Amino acid sequence: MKKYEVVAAIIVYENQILCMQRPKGKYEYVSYKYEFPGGKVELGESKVEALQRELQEEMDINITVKDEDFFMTVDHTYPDFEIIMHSYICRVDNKKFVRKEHVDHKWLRADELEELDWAAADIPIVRRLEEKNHA
Ligand SMILES: Nc1nc2c([nH]c(=O)n2[C@H]2C[C@H](O)[C@@H](COP(=O)(O)OP(=O)(O)OP(=O)(O)O)O2)c(=O)[nH]1
Repeated sequence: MKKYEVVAAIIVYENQILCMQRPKGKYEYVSYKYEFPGGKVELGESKVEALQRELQEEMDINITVKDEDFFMTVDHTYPDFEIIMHSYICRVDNKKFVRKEHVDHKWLRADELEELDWAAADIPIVRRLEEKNHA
């Protein structure tokens, strides 16, 4: 089974988190699911480089991500492939971005995240964000 290394950004503006809805794709189990923006790490790239590239490509967001912004890693096996996904907290000072690939987006508080239909791999991240919010 193919295994991909994926990076994802938890974009935070004040007390809101950016949730992006994927378009229809090859696999129904990730089509139209909400996710944290990002994508696959390419050969020769570091994780933060990959995340900065993906945010630029899919949203025109120019952001510096640092290793210390790391939040958590999730390993998830879908029916056709496995992903190991590293998430990073990215605080932003405005809500500007261009939605180039996603079909919808929502800015939600941590306690509202579970209302959405997330990609299965994202559930542990959503749960931990929820928990931290109560801490
Ligand atoms: N970016 C991102 N991908 C996620 C999340 N959750 C999740 O299961 N994924 C999956 C969906 C994709 O299979 C993979 C990310 O790769 P991608 O978005 O670059 O891939 P893709 O298959 O849409 O596109 P591509 O390889 O054809 O360019 O990880 C998430 O929160 N963010």
